Amino acid sequence: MTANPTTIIAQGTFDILHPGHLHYFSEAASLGDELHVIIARRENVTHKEKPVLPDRQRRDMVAALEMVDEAHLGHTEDIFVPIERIDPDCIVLGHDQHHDEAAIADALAGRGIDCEVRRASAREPRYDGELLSTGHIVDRILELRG
Ligand SMILES: Cc1cc2nc3c(=O)[nH]c(=O)nc-3n(C[C@H](O)[C@H](O)[C@H](O)COP(=O)(O)O)c2cc1C
Ligand SMILES: Nc1ncnc2c1ncn2[C@@H]1O[C@H](COP(=O)(O)OP(=O)(O)OP(=O)(O)O)[C@@H](O)[C@H]1O
Repeated sequence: MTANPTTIIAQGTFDILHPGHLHYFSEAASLGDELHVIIARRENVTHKEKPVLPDRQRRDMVAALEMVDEAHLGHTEDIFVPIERIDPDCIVLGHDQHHDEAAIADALAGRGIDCEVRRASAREPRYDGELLSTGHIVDRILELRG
């Protein structure tokens, strides 16, 4: 066991899991010893279509992945509450997440949380038809079954 394990945080909606999510988790996990994932609350997903699956189901699927040590439902009002509790060494933002790294770093510093903020890489499709976005999977379902 590591004496001072480093804790990494990844976060997002994770509505219908796909290999892009697995890439993000693997990369985040490789940056430390323990990977904690925060699952966005449905009510806070306002920048795109609401998730199809309930909060707990999205949390339980992420928690079952081998590279994930713990999956937490996000806070409903203050995104920094789970961060304060987990006390991470590094927060890894997804390659396309709208959050501003510097603004998050400032907010963390303002709350006295000593934590690095990094940006993950993107995973591109490896074969024709591979779907690496929940939105694209939903579109495909509607096209085939709608
Ligand atoms: C550091 C950090 C912590 C977050 N914590 C929460 C949280 O506690 N509750 C929540 O509903 N959303 C939280 N979010 C927001 C979502 O996880 C996510 O970033 C946002 O909904 C965008 O989701 P998407 O990347 O899946 O599109 C957090 C975001 C960041 C960057
Ligand atoms: N192809 C991908 N490569 C790397 N990371 C990804 C990829 N797709 C999603 N992620 C990351 O996974 C996290 C959660 O993403 P999210 O749940 O919004 O999935 P999504 O498939 O991008 O959804 P949507 O298509 O609805 O926008 C984010 O940090 C996002 O950057």
